[in-house]
Amino acid sequence: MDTPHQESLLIDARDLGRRYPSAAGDVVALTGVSFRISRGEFVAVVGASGSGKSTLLHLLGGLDRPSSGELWVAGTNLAALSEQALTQWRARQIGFVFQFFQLLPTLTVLENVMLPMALLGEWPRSSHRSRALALLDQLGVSHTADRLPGTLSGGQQQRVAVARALANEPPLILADEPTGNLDSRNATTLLELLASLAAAGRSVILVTHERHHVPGVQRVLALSDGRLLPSDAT
Ligand SMILES: Nc1ncnc2c1ncn2[C@@H]1O[C@H](COP(=O)(O)OP(=O)(O)OP(=O)(O)O)[C@@H](O)[C@H]1O
Repeated sequence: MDTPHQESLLIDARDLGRRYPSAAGDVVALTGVSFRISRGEFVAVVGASGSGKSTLLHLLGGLDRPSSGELWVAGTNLAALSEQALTQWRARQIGFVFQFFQLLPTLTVLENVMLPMALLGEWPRSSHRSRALALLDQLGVSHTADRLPGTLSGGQQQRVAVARALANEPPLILADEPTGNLDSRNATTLLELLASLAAAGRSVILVTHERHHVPGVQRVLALSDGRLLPSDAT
């Protein structure tokens, strides 16, 4: 099988399937899902509850493995990686943003943003602090650097979470309902921020329940019962 090699191609998903075995029979969370995503695209994944959105995001981020099909991300066939190699790959290639922020509550904001750099171990240690501060500054929350996440507003915590997602300059940002805990003003600001990351060349994949158009989103992948709907049906 040919290896995807185009410069601009970031994700090549071929006939992906994910089944969860159960005593009552397998749950088919995804089946026959194929698509490609280029660098710099802002893509929304939509669908009803249980349609497979989170399952797909977990596969793309190397948090889970497909039961069938083939998945290439950033030139790597994820099936070829051991668990240990996958962890290192994830730290380098993926930035996650979650609905509930998932900042570590006992670390300061600055320490939360530095943590992925320490886990990856590829940036000079002496640069971690200044790199993290620069990211917090870009996101308008550098004044919170020495505080604990629990003392910040939801909007501030999500900005810190985005700074953390960007810590290792990954080409792919995966955001799972990132506006779910934000008021509409903070939600709009966050979506604009994600769109600007895509405009700057990262690929951003946003799982959302929003049925109406999300500003900045260039393409919609619509799931229904684990299948991708044809794009003209979205
Ligand atoms: N670990 C698991 N074990 C068994 N079944 C699972 C597991 N995770 C997900 N499923 C099932 O797979 C299907 C897809 O779930 P998934 O969480 O991907 O949907 P979703 O579209 O993200 O839903 P929601 O919008 O409610 O978060 C569902 O039927 C779900 O019950």
